[in-house]
Order: sequence, then structure tokens, then C-alpha cells
Amino acid sequence: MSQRTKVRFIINPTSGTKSRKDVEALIREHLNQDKYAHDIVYTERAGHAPDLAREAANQGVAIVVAVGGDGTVNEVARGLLHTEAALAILPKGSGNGLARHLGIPMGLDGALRVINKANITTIDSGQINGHPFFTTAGIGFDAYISSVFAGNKKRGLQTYVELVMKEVLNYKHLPVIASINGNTLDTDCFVMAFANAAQYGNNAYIAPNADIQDGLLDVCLVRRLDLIKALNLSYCMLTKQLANADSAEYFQTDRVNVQAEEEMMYHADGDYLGKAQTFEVSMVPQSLRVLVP
Ligand SMILES: Nc1ncnc2c1ncn2[C@@H]1O[C@H](COP(=O)(O)OP(=O)(O)OP(=O)(O)O)[C@@H](O)[C@H]1O
Repeated sequence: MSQRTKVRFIINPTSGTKSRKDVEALIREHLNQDKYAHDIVYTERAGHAPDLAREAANQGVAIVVAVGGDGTVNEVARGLLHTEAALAILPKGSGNGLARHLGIPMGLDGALRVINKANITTIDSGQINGHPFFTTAGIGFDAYISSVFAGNKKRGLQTYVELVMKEVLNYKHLPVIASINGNTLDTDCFVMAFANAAQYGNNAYIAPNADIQDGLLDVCLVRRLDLIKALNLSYCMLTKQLANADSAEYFQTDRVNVQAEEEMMYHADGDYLGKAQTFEVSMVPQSLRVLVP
């Protein structure tokens, strides 16, 4: 008898609206049971999924499926870095940036069909002050929004947009010195985003040209923001265009060092990480195997 490939689903039960029973039933219905032997584990707390993922990889599980939003995807992917196990995603969050970038369907049945095909490729990941990220990291305004969003009971796109609109013109830029590709930029920084994938999630494109396999970060720097620039930037983000040079500047590099005049907030994949004054951001090329359509 041919051996079935081992698949483990790591489910964040606090993410999304579907019940455990619904998700388990969808998995039973749509996963190819002739090809795969699967089991399901649930996270018990924030920060649990990296251990579960690493354990799965050590046990020889071939495909480890993150079931949740970008926070869960980040945690599972972190545990799989540099292992033979491949990451698959069943998107259940509100943004789903990595799943969208990879073209994974937003419906769980479609995402399960991607797993059935088992088409595997290898992608880059990034690190900001030692924290892995797979879609974007950033300092300044986007991290500030992550910090407020994290403390907010209401989630979802509408809450997010309301929050950005409320805060965007109050948030103040800060002076930083950034070294990118051997050049030193002494600049104001409203936000500096480091993109491995092109979007934050929800098809909001911060770096439309970002390629997740090119070994490069796409850096988007917004020095200062006023109403006109905010409108230009939001329009471009939603239509997948580069913003005009007055609003944002773009750089491609494999490493960035930022020294801020005072502490700034930072995030990785939308998870608020706290404040720091020095930031080391770098690429880890070809570090994660993933299932793609
Ligand atoms: N069992 C758990 N209990 C509480 N928190 C958890 C648990 N499992 C994971 N988490 C945390 O929940 C956080 C949010 O999860 P995730 O981003 O996957 O879902 P979401 O909030 O629904 O999605 P989105 O961020 O897209 O709105 C993750 O950063 C993770 O650390």
C-alpha cells in the first residue's frame, strides 16, 4: 500500500467566525484522503503555534497548514523556517496578506484544493530586529496602527479603515537616519515599510512590485504626510500602483539599518512588537517552502 503524506492543521480557534466543527467538516470533505493522512491541533495561546509547527516538522510531517489570519501564518511559518516541511494556508483572518499574495483562494474549500495539488515553491522571509516576517514589517505609522488595533476588541476591515482615517493626520513623523544600499538618508519618517510580499492584506498594496522570491526587500518610505499625499497614497495602495514621488519613495535592497532620533514603534506581519531606536532589517532568501496554486 502506498504511504499517505502527513499533513497537520494548526488552527487558531480565536481567529475568524467559523466554528471548530465547520472547519473540521470542511477539511474532511475537501482534503484528498487517499493522498493525505491528516491530523488537527489547536493553539492554546498566542505564541504557541511556532512550537507546534517545529514539532510537526521534527516529526516528519510534510505539510503544515496554518488556519487563521496573518498572525497565525507568521507563527506557523516561523516554526517551519529552514525545515523540509512546507507551509499551507487556510485563510481565516481579516487581512490574509500572505495568502492573497500567493494567490491562495479565500474560501476554505478552494484553499484545500490547493493543498490537494501539492505544488510547492520556496519563498524569502525577512527579519526585523531578529523577528521573522513574511509579508511586511514596518516602523512608524503602520506599527502605530498595529498597536491600536491589537488593543481593539472589534476586528475586521471596517474597524481598520476607521482607525487609519481617524489617526492618519494626527500621527507625527520622526527623524531617522537610514542606510540603504550604501547610501545614508537623513530624513523624516512617517512610515518606513519593508515588503517581502506586495501587500499588507485586504489587497492594500504598499509595494506593488515586491517579488517574494527575489531575495530583496521593497522599502517604501513616506517622509511626511498631509491630506493630499494621504489621498494619493490610499488611492495607489487600493489600485496596486506606485505612489507619486512626492508621496512615497521606493528602494530595493537586502538590508536596511535605521537609527531613529527617539524610540519608534515597529511591527512584523501586522503584529505590534514594541518600540526601539535601532532597527536592523534583512532578507533571508529562499527560507520557507510553501504550497501555491
Ligand atoms: N489559542 C489562542 N488564544 C489566543 N490568542 C491566540 C491563540 N492562538 C493564536 N493566538 C494569537 O492570535 C493572534 C491573531 O491571530 P490571527 O492574526 O491569526 O487572526 P485574526 O486576528 O482573526 O486575523 P487578522 O489579524 O487578519 O484580523 C495571533 O497573533 C496569535 O498570536
